[in-house]
Amino acid sequence: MHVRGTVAGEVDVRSVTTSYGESDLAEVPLRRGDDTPAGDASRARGDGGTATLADGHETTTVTLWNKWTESAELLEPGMDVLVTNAKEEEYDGETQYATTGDSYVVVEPSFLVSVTSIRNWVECPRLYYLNKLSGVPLNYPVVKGTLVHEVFGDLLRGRDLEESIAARVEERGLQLGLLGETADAVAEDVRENATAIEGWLQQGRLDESEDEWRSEQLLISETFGIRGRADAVRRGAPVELKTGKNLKKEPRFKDKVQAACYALLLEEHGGDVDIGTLLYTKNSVLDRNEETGDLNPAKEFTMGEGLLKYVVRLRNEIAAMEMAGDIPTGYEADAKCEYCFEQDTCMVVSGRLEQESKAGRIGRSLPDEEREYFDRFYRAIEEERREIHREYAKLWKQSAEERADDDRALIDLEFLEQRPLEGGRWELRARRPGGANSKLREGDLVLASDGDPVRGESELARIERLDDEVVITADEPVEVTRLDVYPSELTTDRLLVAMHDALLKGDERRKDILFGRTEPAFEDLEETFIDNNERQNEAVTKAVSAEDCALIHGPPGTGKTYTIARAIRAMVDRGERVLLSAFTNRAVDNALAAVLEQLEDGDASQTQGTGDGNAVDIVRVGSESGIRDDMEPYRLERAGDPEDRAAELRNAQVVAATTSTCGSRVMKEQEFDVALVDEAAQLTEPGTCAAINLAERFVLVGDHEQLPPVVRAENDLTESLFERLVERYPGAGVMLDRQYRMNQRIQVFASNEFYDGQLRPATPAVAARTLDDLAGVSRDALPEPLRDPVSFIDVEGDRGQYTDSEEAARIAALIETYEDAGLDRTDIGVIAPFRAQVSEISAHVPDDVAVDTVDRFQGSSQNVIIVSFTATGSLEGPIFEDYRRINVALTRPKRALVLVGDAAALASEPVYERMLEWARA
Ligand SMILES: Nc1ncnc2c1ncn2[C@@H]1O[C@H](COP(=O)(O)OP(=O)(O)OP(=O)(O)O)[C@@H](O)[C@H]1O
Repeated sequence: MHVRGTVAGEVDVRSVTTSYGESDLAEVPLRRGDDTPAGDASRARGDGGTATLADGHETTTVTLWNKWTESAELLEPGMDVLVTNAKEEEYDGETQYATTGDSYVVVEPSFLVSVTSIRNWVECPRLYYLNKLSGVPLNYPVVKGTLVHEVFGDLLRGRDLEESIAARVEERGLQLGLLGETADAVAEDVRENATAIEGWLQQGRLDESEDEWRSEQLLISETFGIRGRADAVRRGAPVELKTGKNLKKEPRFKDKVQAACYALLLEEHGGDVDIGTLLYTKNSVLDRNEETGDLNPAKEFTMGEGLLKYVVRLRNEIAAMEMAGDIPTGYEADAKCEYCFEQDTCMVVSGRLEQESKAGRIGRSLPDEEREYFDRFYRAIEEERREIHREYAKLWKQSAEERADDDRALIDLEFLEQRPLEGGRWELRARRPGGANSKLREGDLVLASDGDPVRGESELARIERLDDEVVITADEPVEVTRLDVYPSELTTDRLLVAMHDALLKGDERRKDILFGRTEPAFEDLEETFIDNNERQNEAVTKAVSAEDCALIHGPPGTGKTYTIARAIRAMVDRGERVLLSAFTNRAVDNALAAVLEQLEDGDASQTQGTGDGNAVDIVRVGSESGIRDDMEPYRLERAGDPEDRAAELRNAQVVAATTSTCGSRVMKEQEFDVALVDEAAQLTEPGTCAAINLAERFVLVGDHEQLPPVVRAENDLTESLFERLVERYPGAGVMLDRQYRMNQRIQVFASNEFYDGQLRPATPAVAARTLDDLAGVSRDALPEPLRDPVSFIDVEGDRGQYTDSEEAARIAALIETYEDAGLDRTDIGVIAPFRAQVSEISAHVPDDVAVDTVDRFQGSSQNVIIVSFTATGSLEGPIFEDYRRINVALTRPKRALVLVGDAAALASEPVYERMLEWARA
């Protein structure tokens, strides 16, 4: 049976004499939990016939024998632990448990450790840590390694070798160009390595097992808390590819460890793995006359139980260290620092951060406040990572229906067909049952499965089309009936690297600004950029003349995008190289569109995506699916001739990319005079750093009275750098105060509540906007209360917690009323606080009415906005969680705002009471 629970006290480790001789044991007091993973129950029954852990939360003792005492020593009260195949024992009338010869002990099983982490850790725990901090740089060996792996996958899928090499090298044109490599030389290099792969595949064919392998597979283990992607699986056993050489008979130890991780993952998928294979591709390049040793590239080894258990203990060390928030010192391993390539980096990091390190320290340490900041944000980012791991755990903790209700999965798809694509990939199609909502979007990476993403057939796939039919592409075919959100750690990984770069590689002056030690400086500049709006003009002047940074605070509709575009035009005119960034692709494209418009109006007269001449070269860096169609001509193509691709990026005077892309290997190589970041109030500090690290000066544009950064954990990441700097350096900031969106009556409440009454309509025409301005619409045709730009409709409601069918029905009727008065349905937007209510309303109204949560409406506007408060009876807890969300909801409309809710409930909280007064005035 499996025993799982939380360590409830001190762990006692000691030696005892048994009939087998001297043995070590550890007694772990455990408060048993009842969250046994669904899959465990059946396996546990198979082992012992007893049901697991359904019996409450009593404390018991679990005895861990022999080598497992090493893991026991890592345990601290409060940590979770899982013991598989434990035996039950009666002791002093109490039921206790102990490990058996078949047991594994897993520390914090819900912390998912990647196979790469375990491999790095076995080399040196410090190496694991340094890799997290600095990421993988753009260098030739890494890119070549990736290419060889890609070609390997292609060969397994039956693609022709030369065709694969040519296609894969072409795809990486940009990276290779930035590294100064030529396509021919790289192709030759890859070809040499691929010979080993071909030879190995031939062997497979000789013993007629060609059908029994598959290419790269994403594997997740809920029992062992490990995840990773095996390069290949042959006859159920893992095959790992290494681009180095190995002249010994046996695979390298760290490579065996990696293969053993995949063996554990495959066993959880029902396999029984007894061998592992390592392919050292460089062996086949070597000349037999010059090298001595075993030149055979393929090395097999027997997968002993001892190794598998050792691997789990290594994994436990990582999980325990991360849980305790410790930093490895290097003393945990026996690696020799003298032989380590990373010794210098290791010493510098230890020196700067005053960390204990086996390699020693060099250099001066960072000031206390910077180290304190580093520690604080390191912890915050790691907390965020744990939240992502919790998302993974939901793959098995929640049922398919629960995940669908949570919008995290599309289930019950009807599989239609699978079609092989050129290059060996597959296109899979399935029919989607009507009306199902989810967070999934075209272009997203998803887990596509036959219904069980963890234990069934599942593949990492990309959504190509998502309407009545779902079309996805994947490396291997799967009879897809379910798609799950894939919880990626990429963004979190990049936050850590961005923070590391800002603090350890950052310029001193920049750090003085970030740490509040120096007032930002400005050049003297007398020039009018915008003549009809004083504050916008001041904002552009600040942005252009800033020597360090400028901060533009733009309430709703005040022309932030217009101001950014004007500032970029001025910078381009001065010959500067500009980075334009924002958190979302949508915001980047919006701003870029405005920049293009400005450049066309201005002296620069012409813009273009590629080429030369006097025109301003502009590139948009991002994936095809992320970028708006009309920005496609500016998208930087990654594939192609290396030199051309690299030149296109290097020559671009304006480069636009999301902050996440700014943390990519390609973008990290770029340098700019100035970085402009839009929607900066929605970015975490390290997220902002990813963009501003690349430039000498920066301009942040945003509104901290609207939505805060999107993070899962509640910690230092929830405040944006924008907000912190606006408060620290009021002199570097400008608040835009004229709005171009709302009728005057609509704007009053938000202005008073959130902007000290400073927001004003930019022109009399804006102030006087009403529905009468729209063709074919007459307010006279509306019932009296709706003629006013702001109205309130009192609905007592059905007292549901997250949904209200009465409000939904009333909203459906309202939409009909507006239609009767001549309004188009697409001019109406409906905002609700909870996704459940969004679904409820969607079920009541026609499909072409936009219904969504506030988060999805930020940044957009609509002629009519209807807000469903979904609050009835007593108001328990804030409806929109945060007043900033109310601000966003109430400032979306241009001409009419209708609030729907229970007046009695709303009046019980002061802010909503004031809102009612205004709406009913
Ligand atoms: N100085 C100006 N003169 C004339 N029109 C302007 C000026 N500034 C902004 N506008 C117009 O006002 C509208 C809103 O501007 P913009 O889209 O830049 O606002 P925003 O602040 O980015 O909006 P949001 O709050 O939604 O992000 C646009 O149609 C823009 O052309």
